[in-house]
Amino acid sequence: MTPAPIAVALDAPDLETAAHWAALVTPHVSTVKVGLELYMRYGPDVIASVRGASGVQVFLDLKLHDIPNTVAGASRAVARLRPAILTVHAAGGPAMIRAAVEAAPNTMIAAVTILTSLTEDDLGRIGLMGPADDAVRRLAALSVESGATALVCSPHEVSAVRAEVGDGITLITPGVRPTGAATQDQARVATPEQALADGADLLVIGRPITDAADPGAAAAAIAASLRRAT
Ligand SMILES: O=C(O)c1cc(=O)[nH]c(=O)n1[C@@H]1O[C@H](COP(=O)(O)O)[C@@H](O)[C@H]1O
Repeated sequence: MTPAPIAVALDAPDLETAAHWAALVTPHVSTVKVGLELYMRYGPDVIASVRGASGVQVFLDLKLHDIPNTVAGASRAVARLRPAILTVHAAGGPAMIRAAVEAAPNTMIAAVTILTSLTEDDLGRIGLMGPADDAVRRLAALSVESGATALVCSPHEVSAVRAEVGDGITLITPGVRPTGAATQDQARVATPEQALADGADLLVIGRPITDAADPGAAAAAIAASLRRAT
């Protein structure tokens, strides 16, 4: 069976747990995601540990945000780990996004538009012109013009972003919760089925899978529900 278009966020406190989760979910999902928690603790070694024998696609979510020269250097440094996807913040601006794209030509650079944990009220407080839908579309267009081939947005904006950037761009949506699951610190959420129906290519799902008693079974259940829905 083809693995589901899900990136499981391996936000674990230690490498053993992350590698164990990765081994449990990789038969069911296309991708595993290494984020700041693991990378800050273990650095580059973490990639080989979670990739394991399966060779699953690794999404390195470092959300780089700095001046272009620094982001180019950081992107070049991690490109040798061969992540399939690397995140940068779209708010870093066109030159910064372009610098990441040029420094890591074999990695898909995904620009994070507006974090899924932010509410409309938060946008006003940080000085970002909303509503979220408009801000996300603005940042999406800017990112694609700057060479990004993937975008991260919430499921709420994914259909508007698809209309803005067309079919050639990979749309990645965190903020995904199966019906009835706790929202936790996410603000702009939808179910996996809805996010996919609205045009997402890859769903980022963490705690609904990794907090389950059996993460492998939880991943398999979401993958099966996506297959039924499509
Ligand atoms: O870039 C991301 O992956 C990301 C962007 C965003 O706007 N919101 C967001 O939640 N994420 C990541 O997606 C994952 C979501 O995890 P859960 O909330 O546990 O499903 C976390 O690893 C976040 O770092």
